[in-house]
Amino acid sequence: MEKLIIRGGRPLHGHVRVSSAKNAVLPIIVATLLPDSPSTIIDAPHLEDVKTICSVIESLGGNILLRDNAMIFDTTTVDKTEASYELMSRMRASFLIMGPLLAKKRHAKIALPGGCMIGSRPIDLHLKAFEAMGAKVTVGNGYVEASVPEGLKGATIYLDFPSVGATENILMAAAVADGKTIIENAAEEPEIVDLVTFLNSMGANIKGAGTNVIRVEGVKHLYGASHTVIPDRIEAGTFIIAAAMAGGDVVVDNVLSEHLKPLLAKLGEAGVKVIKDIDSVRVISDGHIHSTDIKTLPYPGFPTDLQAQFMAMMTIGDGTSTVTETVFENRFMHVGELRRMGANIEVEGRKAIVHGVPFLQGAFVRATDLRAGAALVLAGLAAHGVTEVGDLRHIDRGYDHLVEKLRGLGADIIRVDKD
Ligand SMILES: CC(=O)N[C@H]1[C@@H](OP(=O)(O)OP(=O)(O)OC[C@H]2O[C@@H](n3ccc(=O)[nH]c3=O)[C@H](O)[C@@H]2O)O[C@H](CO)[C@@H](O)[C@@H]1O
Ligand SMILES: C=C(OP(=O)(O)O)C(=O)O
Repeated sequence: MEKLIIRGGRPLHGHVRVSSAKNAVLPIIVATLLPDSPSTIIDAPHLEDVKTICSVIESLGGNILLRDNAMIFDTTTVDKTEASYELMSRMRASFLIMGPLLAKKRHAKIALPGGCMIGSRPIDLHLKAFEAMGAKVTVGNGYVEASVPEGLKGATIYLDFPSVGATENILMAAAVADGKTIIENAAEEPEIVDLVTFLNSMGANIKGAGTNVIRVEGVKHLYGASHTVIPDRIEAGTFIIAAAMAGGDVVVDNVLSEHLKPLLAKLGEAGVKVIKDIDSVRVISDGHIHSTDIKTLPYPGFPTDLQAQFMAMMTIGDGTSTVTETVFENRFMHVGELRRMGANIEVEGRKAIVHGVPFLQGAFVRATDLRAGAALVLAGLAAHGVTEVGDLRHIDRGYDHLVEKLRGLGADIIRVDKD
């Protein structure tokens, strides 16, 4: 078991480059199941989640070739339509293969992804949509099995909640379904837009991505294309908050600041100086933070994937702030760990009330999920003394070379074998 050892209290300086977005590259890799010829993804991030989704593609019979900074996906050899619990339990995004498999193979049998720390995360919206498109869906013995012998038909689908995953699954199914699909109350996240850019570059006919109504005119075939994935707005936000909390002068490169409007607005309220450039954001901070409230919402609201990191920053605010989580029902696992570092946080249902303390103290803490782990690293960078963060598998899912990038900014952080 490995851990991070962080000696806090060092301001951060210099440049850090953000990698391609985890939450965009995962559906895009899944979408390579759709075309009739190989596709190439340039500069995919080095993440455990990327390895997992590649294992899923290979388990279905696909081939992946690595050449310099390109990954070439040849899925013309895919001959299986079943995905095991072993693969599904590692990462929920694997469930996105259902749409492409139904569209291309007219059958899919996939282990239920299972609950996870941040909420129950059902898949009812995905399944209702496939049923509306003509699939027969059964759930039993821990598996979802769906088949559509006549092929998927376009449909009008209203999502009860603008689910990112359901929107992506439906888009991939609808791209090659027979007829027109309209997704109402669709998710508007930048990762949806990037997926649609890739699908359209392969020959799909999709309009409205980035709004809450997306129209898909099904086509018979898609052809492989090459794609460079958008920068990771959550990784960018994590570095921006790191600089704000630890203090210093940091330029975060490869950032699309229009994807980070809510965070940048809130940093302004928190008294942090943020200077936007074409594809970078500079953060100048003396480490003093004004307490300010946030409420997570689907895009373009404040992202739930930055809630834990923002809460870590509020623990050293100069007053009281409230952090309201509306997207997931159990995304406060980091509270207990932050308290171990001296944070003063009360939880009332979906609201955390954070009373700022003058400083955090280093402690041994565990990453309970991906962003909770990131929040603890940030807390450690700003804390007095030594912080040790365990359960790194969560952090490895979604941060590409985190330790090296933070060391490049002058942080005192190392990764060691626990023994
Ligand atoms: C790989 C990936 O892109 N993950 C992101 C994606 O997750 P994911 O796609 O799983 O998130 P969703 O947008 O689907 O989930 C949002 C809410 O909708 C609920 N829901 C979802 C589907 C469904 O069928 N029924 C249902 O009730 C969920 O339980 C949750 O409470 O969007 C989340 C919300 O921005 C982010 O936190 C995740 O980082
Ligand atoms: C919750 C996240 O990812 P996933 O949906 O893959 O669990 C995340 O990226 O913060």
